[in-house]
Amino acid sequence: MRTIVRRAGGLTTTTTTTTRTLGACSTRSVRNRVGGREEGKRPQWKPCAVAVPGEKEGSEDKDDKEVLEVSEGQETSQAKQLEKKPAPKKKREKKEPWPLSRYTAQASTTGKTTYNIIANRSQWPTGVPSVMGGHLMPSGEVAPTTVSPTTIDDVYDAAKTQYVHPFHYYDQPRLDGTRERSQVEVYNTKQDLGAAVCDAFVKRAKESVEAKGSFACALSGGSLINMLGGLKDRKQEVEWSKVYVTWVDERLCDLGHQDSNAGAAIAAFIREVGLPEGNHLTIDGALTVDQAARHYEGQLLQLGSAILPTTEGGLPKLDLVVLGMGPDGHVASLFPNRKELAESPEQWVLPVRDSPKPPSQRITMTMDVINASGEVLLVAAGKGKAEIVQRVLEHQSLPGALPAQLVSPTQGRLAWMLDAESATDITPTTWEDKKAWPRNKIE
Ligand SMILES: O=C1O[C@H](COP(=O)(O)O)[C@@H](O)[C@H](O)[C@H]1O
Repeated sequence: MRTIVRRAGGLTTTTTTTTRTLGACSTRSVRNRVGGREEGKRPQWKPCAVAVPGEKEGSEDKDDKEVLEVSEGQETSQAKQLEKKPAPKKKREKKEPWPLSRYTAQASTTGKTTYNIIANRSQWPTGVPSVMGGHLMPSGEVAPTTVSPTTIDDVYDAAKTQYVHPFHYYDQPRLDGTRERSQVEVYNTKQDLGAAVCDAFVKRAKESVEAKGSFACALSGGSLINMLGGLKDRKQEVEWSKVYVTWVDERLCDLGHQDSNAGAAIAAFIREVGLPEGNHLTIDGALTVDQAARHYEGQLLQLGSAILPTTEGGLPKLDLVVLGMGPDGHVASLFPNRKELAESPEQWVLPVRDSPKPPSQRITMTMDVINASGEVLLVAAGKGKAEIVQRVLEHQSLPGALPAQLVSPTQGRLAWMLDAESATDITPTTWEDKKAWPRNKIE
């Protein structure tokens, strides 16, 4: 901070120049004190400043403070220079392609690189910034943010230190420890990623069988099923008779239909590993979508508390949930800005009647069920996912706009598992930097 005090006649001018970098832009605060020497007049501050949100007056480091006192007629050229000199433009850090050269050692020894996600990634101290623009409503209308309530008092925390939004502004108890439990893992190739996903499945299955005598997991469909195909080579490592496979989401169709997630998984690995038929919970494609959702939930309940215990809040506690992510940021069949996301229903499984992605009729576990599980893997591979991976990991969206941002297991671990292609656009080196909100720490 630099302060120049000028005294000329009855006029005192104080110029304070503070340059702070906030995100990609610099903010300069300049104040002129007018009429400070005139008798009987109180000095007035005439602000011509850009406010720095959250900055306290005088909070700058004292060592950084430089005061030049300049009397009438003694203005130094240095003072002039200091006043006029524009703040030096900070060079923007150039994005490096993945994998970052500085991490080659880590990547070459283990084939993976691990970054932590910071815990409180989803909070703004003063609510959703107005610069975020419009909000796409479930109706398809775009509502300007100004019509959204700015303060969300019913969920504003007791200490009044942060906003807690129903979508992704979590309160502190919920965030405690998530940093340690939440990581991004990047694998060099899609094959490496697939192998790592299978490893994680096998590891978790063994642990659960040992701890509770069974392993209950929920899988996603789409491109993930091919990656899970590697499980057919892990037949001997898992007691498959103690494994229960359920679906995070499923399309309303018969098992033989090309859209069926369960059907694709049977062909990819379930038949081969010898999973007992009764241990695989499939949708009844002959029912209406509402009936199918209720029927599927009934099947989950029938597993009983030994296999599928429930939380205090009555949610099922799956041992593992493996999620894919669509290019729009959807997970399971929870699509952006849809009412299924907004609800926090008692039901574990919801019908989806008009999915934006075909087929239109589906069932899906709720976000609450996903977040009640013991561990969540969020898997994305390929160039086609690079943009959404970057948006979800490095940009805060409006509530509900990117469902993947809502994945935050209450107790369990969250691992983002990416291949180099899907991680192309992320810049973990900047996560250390507070300016690159919402990430601020790499370990
Ligand atoms: O429709 C669905 O899409 C997502 C993502 O699929 P992907 O093919 O883009 O990986 C999937 O996770 C979900 O289970 C599925 O029903």
